[in-house]
Amino acid sequence: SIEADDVFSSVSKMEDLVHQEKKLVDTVDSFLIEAKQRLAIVEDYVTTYRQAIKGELNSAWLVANPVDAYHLIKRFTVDWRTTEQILRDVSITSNDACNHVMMLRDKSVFAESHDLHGAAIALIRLQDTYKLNVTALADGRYTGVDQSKEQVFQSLQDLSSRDCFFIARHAFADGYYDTALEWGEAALRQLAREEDNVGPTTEILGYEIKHFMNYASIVHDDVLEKKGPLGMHWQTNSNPVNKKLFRSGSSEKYESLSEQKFTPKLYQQQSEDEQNESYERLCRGEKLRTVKIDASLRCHLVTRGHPALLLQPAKVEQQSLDPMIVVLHDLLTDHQTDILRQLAEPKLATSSHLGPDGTFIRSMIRTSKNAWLEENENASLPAIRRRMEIVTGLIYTPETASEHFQVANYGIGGLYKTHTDSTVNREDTDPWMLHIGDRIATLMVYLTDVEAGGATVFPNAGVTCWPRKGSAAFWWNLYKNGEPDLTTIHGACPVLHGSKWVSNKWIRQYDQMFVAKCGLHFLEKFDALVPHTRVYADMMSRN
Ligand SMILES: O=C(O)CCC(=O)C(=O)O
Ligand SMILES: [Fe+2]
Repeated sequence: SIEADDVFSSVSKMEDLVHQEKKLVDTVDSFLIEAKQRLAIVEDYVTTYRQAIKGELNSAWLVANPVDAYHLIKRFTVDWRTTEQILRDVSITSNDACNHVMMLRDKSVFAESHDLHGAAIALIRLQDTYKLNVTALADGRYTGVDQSKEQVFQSLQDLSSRDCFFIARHAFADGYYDTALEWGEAALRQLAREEDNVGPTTEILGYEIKHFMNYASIVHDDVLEKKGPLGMHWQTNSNPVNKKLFRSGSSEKYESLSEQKFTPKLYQQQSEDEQNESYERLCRGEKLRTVKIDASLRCHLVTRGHPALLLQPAKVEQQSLDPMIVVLHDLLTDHQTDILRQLAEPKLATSSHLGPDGTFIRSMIRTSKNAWLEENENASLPAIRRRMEIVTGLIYTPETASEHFQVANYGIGGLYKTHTDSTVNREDTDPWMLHIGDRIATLMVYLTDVEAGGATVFPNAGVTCWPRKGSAAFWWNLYKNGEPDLTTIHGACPVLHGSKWVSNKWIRQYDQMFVAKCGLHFLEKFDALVPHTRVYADMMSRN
């Protein structure tokens, strides 16, 4: 679980950390400059003393000579006094530095050990989801998701053998037995390369890693043998580490496992495993749909007779016809997306999601921070809402017809595992929910470009939407009869490089009754942006 004030679940908060570290180093640095000047005087005192007595400590002899006796007294009365003063000053300066650091800690959030764990898990997930090369990643190098772009990213610092070993143990504890072994090997490789790392501690680290590798291999093979290569909470290679296991009669089993081909199950009930596999593949940009489906998709300009759209038509790109998912290009201007981000920034708090027992929890299923913005907070917000109304044709009256703007920022490897946006439980008796209805549709605007990763994917519809600043994804969460449409399950892929910001606008069901009408027969779906609603939409939004 994640603590209230964690840092790793939002890149925006991580940026604060960069500034905090600069302040810390500046504080320590000015302490060092001052301390060094004074310590030079203390050093002088020590040197003078040592030279004066030349290593002899014969007290009778020292006081017998009046000149030596004079120096002794002078050292006590003058030299020692300054030295003593300086010792006091240095500790005051160091206290000042300490106090300053404490004040910084009180005023802001420092990274804590749970952040380090979160960051390690993020690296493991990124490596796993995007099939990154561990050897390269240990050197701080990784490639982007879009192979056509040939992006290569390089970190300023690589990972040491200790870092790799730390990650390996985390991977193991999290059930990533295959990657745990890879990180262990990377740790040994880095250790061999770290030249200044000789001596007993290095030797001990080497033993520890090897011991870990032996143990992890045994567990890896055991899990593979007893449970198979993939489950909800574990994964192994399709072959055992210990090749002797092949001879014990299970070789056919392992081979058939490694040959298993993935066939996407679109538009049908998927197991959690299958859903996750599709999610990851879509995140990597793999195509799960037939060419025929792709060929049926169109882009078009929408004006629907609205004066504002006649001047600047909505640019609609179909992503899927059933369920209907579209991308609305350039929905908001750069200025509008920046406003949403700036307003949300100071209010970000760790995101929660609906847990199995129906309460909201924080977990590694959703690693982001978010904030809610009410329309009256800023004069630009009603204009943003109007633009959304005009383009989608739905009603967005604050509170009843649409929720406040929810702005989210993802952290390192930040993601949101597959979920549905509809929240109303059929047995729900909450009067407000019964009054406004479920989330009939979602309009989600991307507030930033993301250099790599961070797509929104729909494992059941085989859709991947790539973030583009100002563009939005729109889809219907419900059938016309109000039942949740489970083919709209979707998730946010881990952010590989960059900072991803989105803004959700959830549209509620009952206020749409005249613009998104219910169907004539069971399980009819909405299949387009709602047509010809201008008069009614305008009338409603004037309230
Ligand atoms: O960030 C994304 O791409 C998806 C976010 C999402 O699905 C949600 O916030 O409900
Ligand atoms: Fe969602």
